Amino acid sequence: MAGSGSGKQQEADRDRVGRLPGQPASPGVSQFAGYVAVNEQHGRALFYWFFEAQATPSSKKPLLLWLNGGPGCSSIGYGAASELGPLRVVRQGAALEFNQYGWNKEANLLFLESPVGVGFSYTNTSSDLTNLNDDFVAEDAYSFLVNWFKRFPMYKDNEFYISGESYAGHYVPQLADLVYERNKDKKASTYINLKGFIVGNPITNDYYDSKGLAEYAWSHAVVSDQVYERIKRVCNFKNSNWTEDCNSAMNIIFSQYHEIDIYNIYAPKCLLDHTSASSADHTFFASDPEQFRTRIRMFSGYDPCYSSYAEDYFNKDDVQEAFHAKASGQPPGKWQVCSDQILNSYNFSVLSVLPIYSKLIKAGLRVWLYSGDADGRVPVIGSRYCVEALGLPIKTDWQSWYLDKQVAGRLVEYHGMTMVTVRGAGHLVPLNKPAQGLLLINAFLRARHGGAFHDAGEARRWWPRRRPRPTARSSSAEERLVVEDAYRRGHVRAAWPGALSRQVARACGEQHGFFRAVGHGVPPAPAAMLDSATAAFFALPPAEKQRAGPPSPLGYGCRSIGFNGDVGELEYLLLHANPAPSRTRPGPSTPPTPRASVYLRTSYYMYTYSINLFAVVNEYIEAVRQLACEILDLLGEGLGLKDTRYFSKLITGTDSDSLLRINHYPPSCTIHKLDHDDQCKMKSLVSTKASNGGNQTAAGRVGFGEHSDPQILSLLRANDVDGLQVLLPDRDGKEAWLQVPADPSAFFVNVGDLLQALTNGRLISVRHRVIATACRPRLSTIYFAAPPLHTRICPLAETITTSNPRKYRPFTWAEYKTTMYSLRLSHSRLDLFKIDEDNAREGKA
Ligand SMILES: C=C1C[C@]23C[C@@]1(O)CC[C@H]2[C@@]12CC[C@H](O)[C@@](C)(C(=O)O1)[C@H]2[C@@H]3C(=O)O
Ligand SMILES: O=C(O)CCC(=O)C(=O)O
Ligand SMILES: [Fe+2]
Repeated sequence: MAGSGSGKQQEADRDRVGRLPGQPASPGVSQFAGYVAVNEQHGRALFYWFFEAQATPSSKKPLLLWLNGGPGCSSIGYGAASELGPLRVVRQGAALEFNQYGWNKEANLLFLESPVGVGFSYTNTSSDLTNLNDDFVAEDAYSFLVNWFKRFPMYKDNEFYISGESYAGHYVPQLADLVYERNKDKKASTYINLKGFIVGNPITNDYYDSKGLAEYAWSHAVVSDQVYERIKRVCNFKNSNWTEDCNSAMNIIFSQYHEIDIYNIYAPKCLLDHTSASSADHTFFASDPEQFRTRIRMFSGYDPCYSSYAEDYFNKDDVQEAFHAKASGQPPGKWQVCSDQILNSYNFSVLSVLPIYSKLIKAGLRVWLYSGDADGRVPVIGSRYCVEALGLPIKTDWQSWYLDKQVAGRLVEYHGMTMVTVRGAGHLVPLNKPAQGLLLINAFLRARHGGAFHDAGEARRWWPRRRPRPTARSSSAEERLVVEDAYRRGHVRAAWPGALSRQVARACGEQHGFFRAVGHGVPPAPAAMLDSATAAFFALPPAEKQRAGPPSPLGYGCRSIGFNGDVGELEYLLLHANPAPSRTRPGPSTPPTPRASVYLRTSYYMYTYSINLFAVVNEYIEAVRQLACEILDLLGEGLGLKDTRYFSKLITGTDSDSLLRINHYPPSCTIHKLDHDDQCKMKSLVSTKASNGGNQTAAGRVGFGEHSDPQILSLLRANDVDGLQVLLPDRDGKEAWLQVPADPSAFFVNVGDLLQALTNGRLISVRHRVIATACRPRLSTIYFAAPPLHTRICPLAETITTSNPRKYRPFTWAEYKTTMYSLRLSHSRLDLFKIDEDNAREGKA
């Protein structure tokens, strides 16, 4: 694309690189290389190597900048020629080979040798080399980008991402921040279309990274318990200057890494003669403690073994010629893959880039961190501490991702960023696990499409396809809600006004009282915060949880639900969910007592364990209640009620009897079963065989026995662990249990007994159950929307017709509740309120 002819492109064309010495004749690679001035006065210029995306049209693909760390290491020597570029140096530097996992498959790929003094990048002002620090690097990289886009204006509108590894864990967010700040000055000429950044095994925060390094060495059997104990005793990593005691204790770790490759602890140690490599001897035993300290802190990442071929290759005359590396007019010195001079003179002044993460996450940039889990230098443990320190609510729990049906690593999605591990990869993920690396970068780049979490066409699985994020609450329910009729399991989007209400009514009626709502508009943060708090609650020691029980019926419950004969084992919290009394309403506002009583019984130890459950419950309840009201109004409309808000008004009073239930189903596979038995002192009948999903009873199983919900409407949200089943007629009209696939981003909405009665059976209170057979816990939160206790429940006139005569006698919710508590969970209790057909006809008359 860059060579397609317009006048503007001539400049770019001057940088076009034909076939490099030793490059295979095919496949063709569209590449450019050259210098971009960053400071005319000082004579500073940075060198780049650019590959157009292989996929056509490249113009549509994002532009990805890659930076290596060190400081002092070359993105051309490492990133391009050893890791993720399409051409890698092989055969002692004699040739290039095509890398089928090159990241330019999906992105236009820009490698930058930064800062000056690295690789071919140079300065004519020698003092620059001693003034290098993170700010300097970011400023020069920014100037580079502005000028590079002038040379390649055809990429200005492409989505732009910044990536890198190791010490680039500092460079990448800092450059992103600078771009973000400079973009505020909306000058079209310098605006950079930055969308996000991704970093691999990144140096992020000195404290967490050092703590992680020590813990990793101990937990991976690199050092003894005694050494680790000593490190814990003498090292305070919060202090950026390590004491001599700490230095010598840490020294023991580093000395072990003379034998074990710190960058990939399970890989064979590289035995190549390092003499040709500049940073060959990263000895940790320097006599000057300050220098020693500097070395350890700064030596951030590269073993010359990986890249000595690159030194052989890029020092060849014909290569430098073809590469436009001689264009500066001055003969470049020896090209080094890493410059010790830069490493030693670099001014390390920033201890943590986490504040930049917080800022840019808030600004809406896409932020990902990945980590090869076999790296001992910037280990996954430290990165986990860093990410946790950001305090972001979890969106999707720790789970596996896959390549060719094998676990390729783990991932956890937070609201604001994603962390991915790469199983068995070391510090240089794209080198160690090329296929996984490519899949990972594709997932990152495609995350914008919502359906990003699947592989790009190569029939490999990334992770479960997810639904688009809920859109803002301000849009109408018609636009937001997608109602899925569980029976057909197809998506139906409401296409015209009124369609949604009909659809909701159909789903709750003919299609059996149940649907899945996506794009529901409940903001993710309160839900995520509630989930974290409840997970923390269930993780408390049993005795502590018991203090909120036994359930009466509110509070904490553990072991079998219901009476003998009812089935299902779980632990749960049942809380009142009255709408908060309006602050503006005159008169005294009495706090809802049932909720307060649970609060009093739980507050002390929740406080002790810093579990602020009740602070997050209210916000969540408000949001779900609003959704419940919207759905009830749609139902009112769909059923053609005169007062379309009749149902929602029943649940909005401060005396509404609504509940919030949080169920925790322990893992039910053998390995975890005993824990749970112990926790609840259950006389367990748990079978460890998987459910056949058929008509078997769930007796003694971890789960929740068959029942219908007694209230008006239930809104259920659960984690990604399956288990919920609904009883629906199959194609032959026989009833069968249908497994409802887990979807943490959706609400499962079902009609309760009261709504069935109010609509004279037009809407159906679906029978459902949970059979949990997974090795991971299922966590579900259900909002049961109910009216005040005294509410009279009577089929509404609009729902009674000659063909559907009155079916239920009037009753109050209090009356219904009393009956229900005297009955088993599985009882079809609404039948007790049925009237016989003769009376029904009279009732209609
Ligand atoms: C065995 C019982 C538990 C239950 C009250 C009941 O007597 C029968 C209905 C059960 C149920 C099912 C849906 C909700 O989870 C619940 C809170 C409700 O309103 O009815 C529970 C009741 C409970 O756990 O208290
Ligand atoms: O926990 C679940 O997924 C469903 C539980 C349920 O049906 C209930 O609590 O009423
Ligand atoms: Fe239920």
